[in-house]
Amino acid sequence: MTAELIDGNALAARTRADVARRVQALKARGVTPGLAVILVGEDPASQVYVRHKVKDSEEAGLNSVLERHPATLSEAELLARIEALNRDPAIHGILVQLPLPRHIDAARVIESISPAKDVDGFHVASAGALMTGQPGFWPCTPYGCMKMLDSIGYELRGKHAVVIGRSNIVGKPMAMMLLARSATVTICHSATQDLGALTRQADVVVAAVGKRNVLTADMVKPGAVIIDVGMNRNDEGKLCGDVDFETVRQVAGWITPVPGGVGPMTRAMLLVNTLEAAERS
Ligand SMILES: NC(=O)C1=CN([C@@H]2O[C@H](COP(=O)(O)OP(=O)(O)OC[C@H]3O[C@@H](n4cnc5c(N)ncnc54)[C@H](OP(=O)(O)O)[C@@H]3O)[C@@H](O)[C@H]2O)C=CC1
Ligand SMILES: Nc1nc(=O)c2c([nH]1)NC[C@@H]1CN(c3ccc(C(=O)N[C@@H](CCC(=O)O)C(=O)O)cc3)C=[N+]21
Ligand SMILES: [Mg+2]
Repeated sequence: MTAELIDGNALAARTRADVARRVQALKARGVTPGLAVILVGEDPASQVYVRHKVKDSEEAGLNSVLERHPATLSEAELLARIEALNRDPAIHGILVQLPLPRHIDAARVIESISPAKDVDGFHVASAGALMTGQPGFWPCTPYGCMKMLDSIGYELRGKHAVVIGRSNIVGKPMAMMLLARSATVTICHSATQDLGALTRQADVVVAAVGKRNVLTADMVKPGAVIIDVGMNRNDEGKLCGDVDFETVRQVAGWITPVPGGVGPMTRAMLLVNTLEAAERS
């Protein structure tokens, strides 16, 4: 048996095309969705990511503004920039690329973004809305994972979903989204004992750790759905996920690749959130 691939590139392309159509409809009403992307410092990976985000949004017809600041930017200066963007009616979404330089308190910066413009879904108000089932922006990575599950028509109700990782931007919101669909959810982390005993019971595994080969074939129930959020480099410098893809695909029912899986969907959901921020404005 070989797992079916859940093609993130193809689903992201369809999602972007749908966003582009809705952007045209909004423009006809005189509103162009505007996204501000703030990059502080020169981290090479972050530079690649933000360039991707700006290119994606321009291709979908959004207006994106990239603000680059030196790593020496003070926290007060950054907060002042966000305050100005919060008031700018042409800007509907604000994304501050993480990680930030160590002298800046990332939590404070995120909480300074207006929840109405929090298209990353990282604000405590967004997290609270997700947890309580109220309207608000969902973090793009777990939101994209949900869209991947929907794309295969997967019924989560009553299924056991195991999320590996408990970060505020991936693991915890992922668990909340699965729970909202009436999956039974287990959240694992670095102190979890016998991870394999838990994942072997799982109908769905979401791996969001940041370490290669966290999930191997012996840890997977035959036919399970495997969503790989991890972004790592192997010894040859090639991008790879948290899942031992070649062996796990022999056991799983569905699996997302890296690259070409969750990453492109994360970027597509940022466009969806920004469009919806503009539609609500
Ligand atoms: N595809 C995409 O669009 C995105 C990909 N990523 C990638 O996803 C991965 C996770 O990101 P993020 O959530 O920010 O990472 P964090 O480093 O914030 O969190 C990692 C989590 O993994 C847990 N963990 C660490 N080691 C183990 C282990 N051996 N077994 C079980 N759990 C473990 C940690 O546990 P503890 O809490 O106990 O420390 C923590 O909860 C990274 O590779 C990142 O690059 C992230 C965002 C977007
Ligand atoms: N405020 C903020 N919001 C984020 O959403 C955010 C962030 N900061 N900091 C960094 C992480 C990481 N992240 C990725 C998104 C897409 C890909 C992606 O598109 N990956 C491609 C490959 C890209 C490549 O070739 O390098 C893929 O998996 O196919 C990767 C990583 C968003 N993040
Ligand atoms: Mg982190």
